Amino acid sequence: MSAGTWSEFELIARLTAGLPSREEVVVGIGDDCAVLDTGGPRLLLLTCDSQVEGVHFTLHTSSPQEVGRKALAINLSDIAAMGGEPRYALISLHIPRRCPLEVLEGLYTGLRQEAAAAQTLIIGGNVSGTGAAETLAIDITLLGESERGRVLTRAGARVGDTIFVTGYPGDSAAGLHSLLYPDHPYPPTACERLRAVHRVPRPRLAEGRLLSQLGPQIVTALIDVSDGLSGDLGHICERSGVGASIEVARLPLSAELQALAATLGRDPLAWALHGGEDYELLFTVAPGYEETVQARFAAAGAAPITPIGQITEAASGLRLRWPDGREEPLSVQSWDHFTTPGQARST
Ligand SMILES: Nc1ncnc2c1ncn2[C@@H]1O[C@H](COP(=O)(O)OP(=O)(O)OP(=O)(O)O)[C@@H](O)[C@H]1O
Ligand SMILES: Cc1ncc(C[n+]2csc(CCOP(=O)(O)O)c2C)c(N)n1
Ligand SMILES: [Mg+2]
Repeated sequence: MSAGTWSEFELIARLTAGLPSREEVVVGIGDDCAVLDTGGPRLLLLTCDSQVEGVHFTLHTSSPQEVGRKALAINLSDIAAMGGEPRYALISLHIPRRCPLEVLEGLYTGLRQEAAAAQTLIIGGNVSGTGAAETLAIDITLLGESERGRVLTRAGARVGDTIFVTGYPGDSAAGLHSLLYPDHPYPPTACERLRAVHRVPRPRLAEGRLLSQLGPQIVTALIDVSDGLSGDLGHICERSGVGASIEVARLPLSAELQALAATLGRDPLAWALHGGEDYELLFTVAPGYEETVQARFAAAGAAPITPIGQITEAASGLRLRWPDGREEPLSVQSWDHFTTPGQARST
């Protein structure tokens, strides 16, 4: 049997079953960051995530600088998804022998820009060759911190909470589609913005901090949308022991996403629900606090947020609610490194 026999999450569960822990590990495997209480005034947040050529990017569709920025941005997003502040990064590069120096310099220009914007210091890393493989990979470990009692996890959603999302899910996946299939006559300005969102996502750090300041009594669960809204909502439900119902009519679809979908005769909903790489924040708010949260975001000039559904009993699972009141199960079709079509899967 090989790795692709299982889904990504089955594989992680299998590999990590029964690993020991200790009392200083406040949150271990299963959230966007691990959380450590080392006795200092603040809690430590730790995460790592990679970008692999041919899997996450190609050098035909992104510049090296954009790849560098995205590699750090997606890690910053995991710190945002706990409500934390990023501090220090380690950069591990896997470099094919024939990789031009300009590519690596461009990569580091992007990393420097993104680190400066997030007041994060690059304090180390690693370099390795790739043997016979010709694919460039960047793996980043990021350390952040947060106040005690202010860390937001995936695990606190309760029945009756309202589900919110920042920004416009689906934009990145639509941008990627236009990059991978460039020959279609796309609407140029729409296409340009969607591609930019895909190439360099903006981590929602300020929004994560706002949610953390509101606290876990009000913001009961938080995750960033990396694999796709359906799958990442599924992670909140699994960790919180609840179900969820999404109202189709409330999903915020950007004008650009709708324009691009229209030219292709495709359903923009599929991108918004399953597309992935949005790096938007998906969070749940305790009943009665919806307006408080919306007012705080508006006052801070933060990203737009939209209520898109409700947390329900676990037995209901994930559901979609249509404008005519009809409900149907929401199937998770998010990205999986082994089961998504085009990715290696052995039988
Ligand atoms: N090889 C591994 N060994 C131990 N734990 C792992 C391993 N791979 C992933 N995990 C843990 O499993 C959980 C899910 O990992 P995953 O990479 O899907 O994180 P995510 O935040 O959901 O997605 P993304 O990486 O796209 O942000 C995380 O808590 C992560 O630390
Ligand atoms: C060339 C190319 N093909 C496909 C995709 C789409 N894609 C790759 S990884 C991922 C989920 C997040 O990754 P992870 O779970 O590793 O954080 C998605 C949606 C892409 N970006 N580039
Ligand atoms: Mg994440």
